[in-house]
Amino acid sequence: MRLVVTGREGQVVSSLVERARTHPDVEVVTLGRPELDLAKPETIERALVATRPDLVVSAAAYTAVDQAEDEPDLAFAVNGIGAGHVAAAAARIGAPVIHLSTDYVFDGSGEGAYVEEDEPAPRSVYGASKLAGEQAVAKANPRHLILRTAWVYSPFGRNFVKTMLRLAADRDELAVVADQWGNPTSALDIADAILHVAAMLHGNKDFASYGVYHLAGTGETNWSGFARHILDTSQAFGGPYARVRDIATVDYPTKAQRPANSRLARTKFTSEFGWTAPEWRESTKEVVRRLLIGETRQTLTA
Ligand SMILES: NC(=O)C1=CN([C@@H]2O[C@H](COP(=O)(O)OP(=O)(O)OC[C@H]3O[C@@H](n4cnc5c(N)ncnc54)[C@H](O)[C@@H]3O)[C@@H](O)[C@H]2O)C=CC1
Repeated sequence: MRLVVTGREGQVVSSLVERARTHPDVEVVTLGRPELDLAKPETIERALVATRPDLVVSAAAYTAVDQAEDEPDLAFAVNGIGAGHVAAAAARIGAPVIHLSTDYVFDGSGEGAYVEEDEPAPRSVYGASKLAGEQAVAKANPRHLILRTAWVYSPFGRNFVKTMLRLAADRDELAVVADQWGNPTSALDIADAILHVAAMLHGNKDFASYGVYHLAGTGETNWSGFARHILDTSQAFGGPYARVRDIATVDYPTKAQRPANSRLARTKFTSEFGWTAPEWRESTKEVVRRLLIGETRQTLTA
């Protein structure tokens, strides 16, 4: 099965490339700029047709949440219109599309974990642009799986785990917000889930489970709890450590508003596909270990 992924060096893209190495029947082709530029619709179909995918994974996105407040046109062009063109091109080729979306489509005012049927109400340009993408994908290709994920980290790219380890190398104490709740999710687990579903989808004309799903790490925490676990784990491995001081969102102003509660209920994905992500602490431990043993050490200082 040839799986074509949009993006070249993102967290999910890199994780898919790595995890697919243990699936001899899967070939992953990455497709990014300049051949495929989501901000340039004319590049999208041509690039996708040339790679002849069995399945398209739409993982590339404009992910700079705060910067998006200053660049709404670009964020919507990439995450909304661009994502729609990817799904449309897949439809023309006859391929299903697995599209990544975000917990930030919700406003965070809910009490429990969000289910797929809950009404989205994004509070940021990034969240709104990703919601536009979900709508465009669903309209362009009936054979779509929209996977909303959250709080993504990995040994690759930029993410919270790397930031905490980098800051802890220079400081004794880090102030981290304790009133935003969610599900830390390893991109390596996202890759495993995608490969699991891809195997169910491939060549199965009777596949009837298209739609929107929440896919996130098992368990929940807030950013400060996440930071503590990262740094305790790092200390146990002999890596950098800092104390974590709880602060409130109001004490850490950012351009984009973030949902206070963006916990995602994962039961639909589990019951439909028989796959559950590992507990977030376990997956975090593995990523911290990998970052500390140095295989990607140079990126910690980047
Ligand atoms: N990082 C996170 O915490 C979360 C991410 N997501 C979603 O998951 C997906 C994957 O996220 P990550 O791997 O963390 O993102 P990332 O920021 O690590 O990688 C994004 C990729 O998109 C590519 N890209 C950006 N603009 C492009 C353009 N105009 N044309 C072609 N490629 C372009 C980048 O080069 C990069 O390869 C995205 O759809 C994101 O919105 C959802 C929830 C949380």
